[in-house]
Amino acid sequence: MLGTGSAFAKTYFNTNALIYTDSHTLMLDCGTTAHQSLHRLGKPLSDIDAVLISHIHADHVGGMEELAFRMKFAFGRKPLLFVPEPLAGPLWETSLKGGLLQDEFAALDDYFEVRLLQPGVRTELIPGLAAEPIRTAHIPNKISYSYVLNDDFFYSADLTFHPELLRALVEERGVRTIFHDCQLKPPGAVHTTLKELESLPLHIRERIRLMHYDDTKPQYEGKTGVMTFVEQHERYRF
Ligand SMILES: O=c1ccn([C@@H]2O[C@@H]3COP(=O)(O)O[C@H]3[C@H]2O)c(=O)[nH]1
Ligand SMILES: [Zn+2]
Ligand SMILES: [Zn+2]
Repeated sequence: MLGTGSAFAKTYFNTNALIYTDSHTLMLDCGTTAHQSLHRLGKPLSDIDAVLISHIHADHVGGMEELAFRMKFAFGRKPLLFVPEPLAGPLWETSLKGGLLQDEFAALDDYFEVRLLQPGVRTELIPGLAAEPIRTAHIPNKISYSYVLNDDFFYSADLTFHPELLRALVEERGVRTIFHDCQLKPPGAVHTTLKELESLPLHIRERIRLMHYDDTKPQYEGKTGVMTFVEQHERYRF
């Protein structure tokens, strides 16, 4: 995990991840703190082959401009950009264009090898990594996706509580691990609260790990039962 913090956490980097396969490294969300976190890890940006985006908030896409510029001008290449099709236009028009538009560089594919994903469709992104975007509720009328990775790992990104989805993932689809955003103190508003997650049955809770938490997280350590915290700069196998 490049980070496990909420958007405004100061002691944790943004909830972004690096996913390693045998041959590639993919960044899952590239927020404002992503490059600082990579630097702290001693991980060169040139090691990143691909990026996958969940939604347009700075803690998830705020590092995309730096990614695009450094890849283009320092390394002379275009990383793969996997983005659900409905998000591609808004990603350029409402987020990246302001910084990246210049003369002949006028679209996402001037900076990235763009690969459009279809919501609800499982696609192999790189050898050994398949992703299915699931459109999920975060902010009313905001396009936002969670991901099922390799059929048995669910990454919520930012998600309001959706117990039926979690139940279906576990009971019908055999998802074994859920990395879920967790607002420690209510109200959740645009995220899922710890209290809401605690209301789930044990067979679901025991698959959940908590991420996207605020700076008060140390006060909750050891008090979240079977749902333990995901830690930044730790590696997890799935
Ligand atoms: O209607 C809104 C919109 C936003 N926000 C805050 O801004 C943050 C943006 O990143 P995030 O999605 O990780 O978390 C969001 C919240 O902390 C909010 O509380 N209510
Ligand atoms: Zn967020
Ligand atoms: Zn968000």
